[in-house]
Amino acid sequence: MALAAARRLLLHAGSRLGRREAVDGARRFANKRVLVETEGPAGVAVMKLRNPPVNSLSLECLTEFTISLEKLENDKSIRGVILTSECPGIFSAGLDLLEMYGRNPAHYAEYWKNVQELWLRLYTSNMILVSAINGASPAGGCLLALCCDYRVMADNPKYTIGLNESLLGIVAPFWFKDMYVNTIGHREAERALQLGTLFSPAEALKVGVVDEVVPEDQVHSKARSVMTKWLAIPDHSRQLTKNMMRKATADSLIKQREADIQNFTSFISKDSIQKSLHMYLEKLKQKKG
Ligand SMILES: CC/C=C\C/C=C\C/C=C\CC/C=C/CC(=O)SCCNC(=O)CCNC(=O)[C@H](O)C(C)(C)COP(=O)(O)OP(=O)(O)OC[C@H]1O[C@@H](n2cnc3c(N)ncnc32)[C@H](O)[C@@H]1OP(=O)(O)O
Repeated sequence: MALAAARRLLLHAGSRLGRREAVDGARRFANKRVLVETEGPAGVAVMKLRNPPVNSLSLECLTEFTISLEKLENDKSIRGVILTSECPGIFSAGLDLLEMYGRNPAHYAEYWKNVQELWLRLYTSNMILVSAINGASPAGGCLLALCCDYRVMADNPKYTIGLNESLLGIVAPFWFKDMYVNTIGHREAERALQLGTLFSPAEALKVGVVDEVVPEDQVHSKARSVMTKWLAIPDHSRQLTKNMMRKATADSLIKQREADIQNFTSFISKDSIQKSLHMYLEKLKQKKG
C-alpha cells in the first residue's frame, strides 16, 4: 500500500518536474535515483541510473526506475531509450544485496515482486532500448543490459559483465537464465552461469553478451548512432517482431509470478544462503583493505 502511494506521488512529482525543466525542446524529469533527459535524435530519452556508490538496485531504485519507464511508455513522442549510468565506472552492481540479506520473508517477497515488475517492463518494452554500458555490470546489472535491444560497452578491461550469481552462492532464477540463453545460446549460458563468469568487454563481445565495444569516450555517441539506425525501422513492424521474439520468455514468468516469488523467498531465507551472502558482503568489505 505504502509503495503504491509512493508510486502515485512520484508519477505526479515527476510530471510537474518534467514541465518545469523543459528548456530548448530538451526535457528532463528526475526522481532521486533515475534521471531522464530527452536529447539527441527526436523521440529519444536518455535514462541515467544515479544511485551511488554502485547503482545497486534497491527497492527505492527499482520503484523509481519502473515509474520512469512507465512514464516514457505513456509518452507517445518517445520511441527509444538509451540506458546508462551516472556513477563513474559502474553501470550497475545489480540487485541490492542488503535487500536480500537479514530481512524478513515479507520484505523478500515485496522486493522480488518489484524485481519481476521492472524486468517484465524492460524486456517487453515497445520502445527501442539501447544500453550504453559505461562500467561494471554484474548480475542484475547485466540483466538490465540484456533486456535492451542493443548493447554498447566501454572498452575498459576493468569493467566486467555477466551473471555471476553462482559466485555469491545463489542461483540465477529461470527467467534470468532464459534471457541469457536467448542472447548467447545454451552452451555458453550453461558454462557462464555455472562458473559465474564475469566477462571483460572483449570476451563479452566474443560470446555475444554485448553487441559492440568502443573506446570509453565514444559509448554515448555510438549508442546514439545505433539508436538512429533502429529509429529508421517502422515502429509497428519492429514492435511486432520484438514481441514475437520475446513473448514466450516473458509469458513463462507471467504464468508463475506468485510461485516464483515464493521460490525466491524460501530460497533466500535459508540459513545456508544467508550465510553465503554474509560471506560475500564481508569479502566486498575486506577488498577495501
Ligand atoms: C533451483 C533454483 C532455486 C531457487 C532460485 C530462486 C530464486 C533465485 C534466488 C536468488 C537470485 C537473486 C539474484 C540476484 C542477482 C544480483 O544482482 S545479486 C548482486 C550481485 N552483485 C555483485 O556481485 C556485485 C558486487 N559488487 C562488486 O563487485 C563491486 O562493488 C563493484 C565491481 C560493483 C564496484 O566495485 P568498487 O567500485 O570497488 O566498489 P566497492 O566494492 O568498494 O563497493 C562500494 C560499496 O557498495 C557496496 N556494494 C557493492 N555491490 C553491492 C550490491 N550489489 N548491493 C549492495 N551493496 C553493494 C559495497 O559493499 C560497498 O559498501 P561499503 O562502502 O563497504 O559499505
